[in-house]
Amino acid sequence: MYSIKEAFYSLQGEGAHSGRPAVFCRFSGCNLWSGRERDRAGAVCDFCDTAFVGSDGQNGGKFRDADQLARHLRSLWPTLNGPGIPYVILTGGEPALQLDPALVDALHTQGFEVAIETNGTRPLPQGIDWVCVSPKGNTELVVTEGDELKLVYPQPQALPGRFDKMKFSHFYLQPMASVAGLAGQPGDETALRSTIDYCLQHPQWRLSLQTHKMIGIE
Ligand SMILES: C[S@@+](CC[C@H](N)C(=O)[O-])C[C@H]1O[C@@H](n2cnc3c(N)ncnc32)[C@H](O)[C@@H]1O
Ligand SMILES: Nc1nc2[nH]cc(C(=O)O)c2c(=O)[nH]1
Ligand code: SF4
Ligand SMILES: [Mg+2]
Repeated sequence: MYSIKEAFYSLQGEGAHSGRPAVFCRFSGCNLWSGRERDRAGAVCDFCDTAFVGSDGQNGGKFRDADQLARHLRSLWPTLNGPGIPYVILTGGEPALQLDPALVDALHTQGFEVAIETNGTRPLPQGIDWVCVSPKGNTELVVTEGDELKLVYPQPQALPGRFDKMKFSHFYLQPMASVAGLAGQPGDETALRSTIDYCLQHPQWRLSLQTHKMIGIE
């Protein structure tokens, strides 16, 4: 059984594939925050910009097996037989808590290229086509290689220098967007400025902007 908060068709807003049409599958639950505002201040990951509790969002629900979920996600892609390869982004919450080999297989059977957005603290099944790891605070990464490392910046407990020798093809810093209800975060303008400065001084890193928020799409 898979518990899905919501699923929707949009453009990847972040990182190396930004601008690419994709079906988003947002898994319920995370190992670094309960998702309840009253727990935010004490959470390992306290700056999350996403609602992931329950399965009540658009196209969300509980799916009894991999085939049922994969068909559901495929139905959100706009064309039946191309052109263009269907692209699905598994996110959450933390997708690695529920993702298993059967779901990767079922998504491939539906013709999807499969991407994941993960905090990197849980092992991943084989065969995912695009792995984006976004490290959090003082957590220990178990996923130390992949396609894209996308670090939210600044995080005093997760400085870029801890990750810049790892085996990723792309290194991005994404300015921390402020969320309501937490003191001590940089404002949006401050985070953006310091991210720009870090990239300019350490050109291995590129700037990732959350473009979906700028253009008002999901
Ligand atoms: C909501 S997370 C879900 C996937 C996974 N749990 C993770 O953290 O990578 C999706 C992406 O949003 C980023 N993100 C979350 N909160 C953010 C914020 N306040 N500002 C900028 N990026 C944020 C995460 O770092 C991650 O790259
Ligand atoms: N458009 C859009 N792009 C995204 N890239 C990563 C997202 C996420 O929440 O994981 C996200 C999202 O929520 N929306
Ligand atoms: S690890 Fe990801 S889903 Fe979990 S609280 Fe942090 S940003 Fe949100
Ligand atoms: Mg998001």
